[in-house]
Amino acid sequence: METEPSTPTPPGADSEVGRLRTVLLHRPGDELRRLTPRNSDQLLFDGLPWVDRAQEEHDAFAALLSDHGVEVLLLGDLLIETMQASGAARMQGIAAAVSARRLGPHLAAELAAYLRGVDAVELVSVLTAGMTFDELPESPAAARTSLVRRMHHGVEFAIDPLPNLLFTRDSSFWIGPRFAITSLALPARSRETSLTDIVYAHHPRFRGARRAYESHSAPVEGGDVLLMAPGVVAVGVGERTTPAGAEALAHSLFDDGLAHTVLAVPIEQRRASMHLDTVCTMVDTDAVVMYPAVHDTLSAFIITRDAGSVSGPRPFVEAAADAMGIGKLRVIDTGLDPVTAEREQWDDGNNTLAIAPGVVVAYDRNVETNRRLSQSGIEVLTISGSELGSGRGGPRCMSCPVTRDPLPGA
Ligand SMILES: NC(=O)NCCC[C@H](N)C(=O)O
Repeated sequence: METEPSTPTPPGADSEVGRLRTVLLHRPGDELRRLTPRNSDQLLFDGLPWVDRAQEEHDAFAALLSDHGVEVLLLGDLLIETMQASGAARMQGIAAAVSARRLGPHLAAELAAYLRGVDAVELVSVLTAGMTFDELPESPAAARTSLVRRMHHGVEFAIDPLPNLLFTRDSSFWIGPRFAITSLALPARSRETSLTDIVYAHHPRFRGARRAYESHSAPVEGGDVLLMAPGVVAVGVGERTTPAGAEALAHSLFDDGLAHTVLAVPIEQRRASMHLDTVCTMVDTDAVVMYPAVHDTLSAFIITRDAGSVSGPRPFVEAAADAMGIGKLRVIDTGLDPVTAEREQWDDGNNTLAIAPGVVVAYDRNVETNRRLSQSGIEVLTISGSELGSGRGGPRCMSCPVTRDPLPGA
């Protein structure tokens, strides 16, 4: 019997917790093999992951999501399909990766020409894992005449690797029916958005999808953006997202009718709390898990579309509950004692990914935090992140929800 092809649910998300239907992940690859003790700080890793094990952990994460009915898209696959389908995408990717500032005009032109001739798989490998000077295509003439080639050490990067692609949360996010390409703050990550941009612009799957936040000049990172409820967006402002970024995002969301209230939440400018989602994530329609050390101090400036003004700061939890139209935002705080809480915050205990209201994915190592969540009625599905966590990101950081069911009554 022939069955009608089912119409895929259109992409989009209006909350942190609506049932997750489709998610974008990046299976870590050779870009992680570029990390060394000398470059890991600059590349924003706190250790050198054992790559094969990191891939196994990531495969288990993807399998858990699939087993729970979530369609998993892998950025690497989408990039290859996009490059196969579109010459413009190839040109865009090459232009973003090959820097005449670093290589000089001659070597840059030569490398760009070489990359235009490689197949999509090879091109995506270079765009993600980068290329060292030793790996540049053979060119006896350039080897003789290029000062740039002669003076760079062979293990230096002609094209930088992007090990933080693993954290797909940060380089794009969906809000309502639209996607937003963010503006990443640090040089180690800034090229990532050229790749998400290419996928959304050229992959047939996203044909017709519209952009949010198009005039992105000031930094906004997806890890700072929490869709608290339909129309209510919290934006962390700290090490990454700047006040100018939060303001620009708020006005853009208002103009597009994608939000009525934006809560700008100051967070401490330090590595452990680089994004709002390192200290607070939503686990249910009315509940967050939060690092206890910020519980009493987290505040919010409130920007409202209708009032057209900025008010506050007020305690974040109260301001969020009011904006969401609920009496109280439940806070599950992770603290039994400050040392355990600090250790588990560092290991991304607060960085959960909700796959449905009250059902989250979390790292298994954060035993006390997970216990508190379970005691509060949250179903916790655990994954191992011993290697994945060395980049300082948990299940939320490693996932970009593409499609979530709207919340009932939204
Ligand atoms: N949303 C997140 O908190 N993402 C984690 C990003 C970790 C990455 N190594 C970074 O420093 O940007």
